[in-house]
Amino acid sequence: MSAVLSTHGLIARYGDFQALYGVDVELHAGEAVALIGANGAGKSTFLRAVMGLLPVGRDMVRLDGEPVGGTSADRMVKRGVAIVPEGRRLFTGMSVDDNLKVAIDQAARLGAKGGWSLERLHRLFPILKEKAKTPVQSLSGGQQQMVAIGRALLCQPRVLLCDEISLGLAPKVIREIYAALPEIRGAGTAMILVEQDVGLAKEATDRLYCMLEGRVTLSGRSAEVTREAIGEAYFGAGHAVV
Ligand SMILES: Nc1ncnc2c1ncn2[C@@H]1O[C@H](COP(=O)(O)OP(=O)(O)OP(=O)(O)O)[C@@H](O)[C@H]1O
Repeated sequence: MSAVLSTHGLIARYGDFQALYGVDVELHAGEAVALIGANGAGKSTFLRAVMGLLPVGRDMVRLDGEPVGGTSADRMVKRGVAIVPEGRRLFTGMSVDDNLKVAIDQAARLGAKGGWSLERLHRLFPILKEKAKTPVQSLSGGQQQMVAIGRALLCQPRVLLCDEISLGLAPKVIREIYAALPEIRGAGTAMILVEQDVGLAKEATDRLYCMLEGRVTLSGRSAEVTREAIGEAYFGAGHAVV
C-alpha cells in the first residue's frame, strides 16, 4: 500500500542544534499512527518539519509520493495537511465561532475542499455549539482542545497532525476527545498523534513509532509492540514503561 505521507531521512535543525537525524515514517490512507517518546525526543519537531514550519530538504517529505519538503504551511494546508499544534495557539479575545471561522476562511482562500462544516463539527463536539459566542480563554482546557481540533478539521485535511492533544487534561475529557478520533478517521482523514501516554497511544492507533534523541528507535503495530520493547526504545536499554 502506498503512503499518503512519508518522510525519508528527515533531518531538522534549530540553528546549529540538530534535532532530527534521518527519520523515516509512513502514514497510509485512513491510518492512525502514534509518535511516542520522552520529552525532547523530537516529536514536535517532526510535526513542525512535516508541516513546513522548519526548513527541510524537498525529498525528505512526500505527500502521495510527491516531494513536498520545505513547502510553506499554507501550501501544505492547501494540499490537505493540517496541524493541531502544541499549546493549541487559539486566538484569545475571539469567540469559539470566530476562531473556527478563521479556519473556514483560510480553507476557502486556499481552495481546500472536504466534508467538514460547522454543523458537522457541532455534531462531533456539541459543546462548541453551546459555547459558540464564548471567548476561547473562558473555556476549559478540554473545550479549548476541541476548538483547536475543530479549527484543523475545517481546513479539510486528509492528514491531521496532532501534538499532545491529551496534555494537561482530565481523564474523562481525554476519553471524550479520543472518542471523536474514529469519526475523524471515518471521514477519510489519516492522523499522526504525538502522545506521551503510551497506553492511550497504543489503544488509539494502528501503528506506532518511538523516538529517542531525534531518531526512531522502534516501530510496529500498536497492538503487538510490548511494554518492554517500548521501555527500551523510550529511554535506551534497561528501562521499562509502567
Ligand atoms: N525552538 C527551538 N530552538 C532550539 N531548540 C529547540 C527548539 N524547539 C525544540 N528544540 C530542541 O529540539 C529537541 C527536540 O524537541 P521537541 O520539542 O521536538 O521534542 P518533543 O519530543 O516534542 O518533546 P516535548 O514532549 O518536550 O515537546 C529538544 O532538544 C529541544 O530542546
